[in-house]
Amino acid sequence: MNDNKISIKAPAKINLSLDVLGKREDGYHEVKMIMTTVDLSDRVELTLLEEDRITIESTGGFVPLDQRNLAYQAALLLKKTFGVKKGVGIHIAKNIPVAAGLAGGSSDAAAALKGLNEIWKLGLSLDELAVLGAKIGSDVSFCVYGGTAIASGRGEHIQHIKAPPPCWVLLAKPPIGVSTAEVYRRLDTKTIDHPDIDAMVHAIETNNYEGVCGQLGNVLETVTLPLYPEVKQIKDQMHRLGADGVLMSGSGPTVFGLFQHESRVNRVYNGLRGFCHEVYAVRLLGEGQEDFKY
Ligand SMILES: C[C@@](CO)(OP(=O)(O)O)[C@H](O)COP(=O)(O)OP(=O)(O)OC[C@H]1O[C@@H](n2ccc(N)nc2=O)[C@H](O)[C@@H]1O
Ligand SMILES: Nc1ncnc2c1ncn2[C@@H]1O[C@H](COP(=O)(O)OP(=O)(O)O)[C@@H](O)[C@H]1O
Repeated sequence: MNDNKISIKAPAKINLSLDVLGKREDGYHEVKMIMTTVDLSDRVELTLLEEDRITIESTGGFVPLDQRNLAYQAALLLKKTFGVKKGVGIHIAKNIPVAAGLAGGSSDAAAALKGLNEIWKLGLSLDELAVLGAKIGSDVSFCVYGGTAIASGRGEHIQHIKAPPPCWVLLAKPPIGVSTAEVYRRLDTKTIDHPDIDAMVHAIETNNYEGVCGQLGNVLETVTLPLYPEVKQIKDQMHRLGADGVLMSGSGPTVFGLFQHESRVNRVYNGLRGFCHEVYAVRLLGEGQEDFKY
């Protein structure tokens, strides 16, 4: 590695279980979720600049290239908090669909925190970076660690758990972007059926793949599915084609299916391609990234 340049892997997440316990005084919602990383990643390249400025560029469309970019915000936060006078050039090779419920922006921010910690020689621990990450967005703390975890609070309290049984994940994203804020705003917390998070944790801890598939649940589906019927159609189609378990990730609109057998994931991938333009067949990453550099 060149000391002036670093390349960090920024993987997407899915929510195997997502429950909302109520609305908080600060406007956020109290959540309990099981999150895990999948092998669909952006690559965040950081180049040390001697002058005091932040530049940002990205290969993907739909990504803001200014202060609204979450990786830019990560750099600004570290600069302000630690009085850093050097700068950085941020380049994001974008592979994760944007506004998809896969935390692409949060993962880019987490990658920027980890990479800048190195090139600006800040000496911060992952725990310290995760606390800083929560100031950028609720999902950033989880993304700092990756792996598999129970996230609570507004998403920033992270309890690591074992990786789920290894499997294939088929991600299908219809051509719509969903606003996370709007989905939370429309959620009726009084009438939802809560998923059994403890049962999901037990299934994961006991390596029970059928149990994991049987316990998938996401209360935000009660908002996004009626708003966007195409999401429900993709869910139904994945079930019909033979996924072992199917759920919407986060606030959507991406739907994921779980598969144990490669032959079946390939068949369903081909079946969905005619129906949905953006489909990805990936593996669960499961474990945290000890080595997150590219
Ligand atoms: C739904 C989830 C599930 O993992 O993911 P995505 O669908 O965004 O990937 C997260 O809770 C999203 O986290 P993130 O996208 O970081 O949200 P933030 O930027 O912090 O917040 C965006 C907006 O969502 C609402 N919000 C977010 C988190 C939370 N616990 N309660 C909320 O009410 C707030 O209105 C907030 O202004
Ligand atoms: N680096 C980034 N990559 C993607 N989106 C970003 C980024 N920085 C800011 N955003 C903004 O964050 C919002 C949410 O994007 P994203 O993190 O991809 O989705 P989600 O919150 O659904 O998981 C989008 O509206 C996008 O404009």
